[in-house]
Amino acid sequence: MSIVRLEHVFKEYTLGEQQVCALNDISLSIEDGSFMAIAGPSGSGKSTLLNLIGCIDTPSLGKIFIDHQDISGRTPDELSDLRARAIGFIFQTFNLFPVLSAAENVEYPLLQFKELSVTERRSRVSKYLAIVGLSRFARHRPNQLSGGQRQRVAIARALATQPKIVLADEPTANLDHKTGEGILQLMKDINGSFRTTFIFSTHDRRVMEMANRLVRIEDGQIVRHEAEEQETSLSAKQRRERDNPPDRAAGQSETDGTQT
Ligand SMILES: Nc1ncnc2c1ncn2[C@@H]1O[C@H](COP(=O)(O)OP(=O)(O)OP(=O)(O)O)[C@@H](O)[C@H]1O
Repeated sequence: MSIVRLEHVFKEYTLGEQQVCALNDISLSIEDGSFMAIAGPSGSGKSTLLNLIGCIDTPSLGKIFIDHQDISGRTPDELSDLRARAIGFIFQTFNLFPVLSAAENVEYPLLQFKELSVTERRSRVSKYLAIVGLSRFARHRPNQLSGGQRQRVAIARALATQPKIVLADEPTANLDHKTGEGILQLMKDINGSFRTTFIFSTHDRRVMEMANRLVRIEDGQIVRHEAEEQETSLSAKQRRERDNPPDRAAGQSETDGTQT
């Protein structure tokens, strides 16, 4: 069942006298529980697409359904409420409050949920800090944590509201190779355990290879979809071998079977 659906979505920005077409007729269905990567060159429209799915911005034309709700015509307050309850965000620069501890950062988005008691809030914070392996660091401020630990706090914060969808804009871009891999594996494990849908924008080949679906955009248009649900059981290497059997692959570069 699709958790996100876009129908003929266009997004234009006005820049002085100029109109910039950032998304040009995007139609896309994202299944519940996906671990999906959006790839494409700089300026292709990845962030714009994430912003529309995240209800941070609205399309110039077309329809967007989030968790089966048509979001066109919603007021900014209604969009903000939907965003707070259905969607978690992870950013490449972590975006933590520097003056708050790890626990307070995770608790922050829960403050707007008036139905949660203080005890419930605190227990959620402990639960998600434990899931990301940071219980011992609850009182640390971001500047007392490594980059990978900061991103773990950001993941706990994104999950604390128990959203159906987590949007991650280049989540490994500011992390070294090994730390980035740990963060990816953590998100993949959470995706497997809780069936939270993850949607990434990325330039990182490892993110693309770990995804069970890859959508590539160029100049605001989808140029290639790769991997549907039946592909999830295949590793990237198996997919490459299947798509490039030894005799056909001979003489091709190692990257030919994948997309960047
Ligand atoms: N607020 C804005 N006003 C005007 N033009 C914009 C605005 N935001 C984005 N654009 C333009 O829309 C297009 C798509 O931008 P977007 O940020 O979505 O690309 P991207 O694929 O995320 O790029 P990157 O990988 O560099 O982050 C670009 O041509 C960009 O210049």
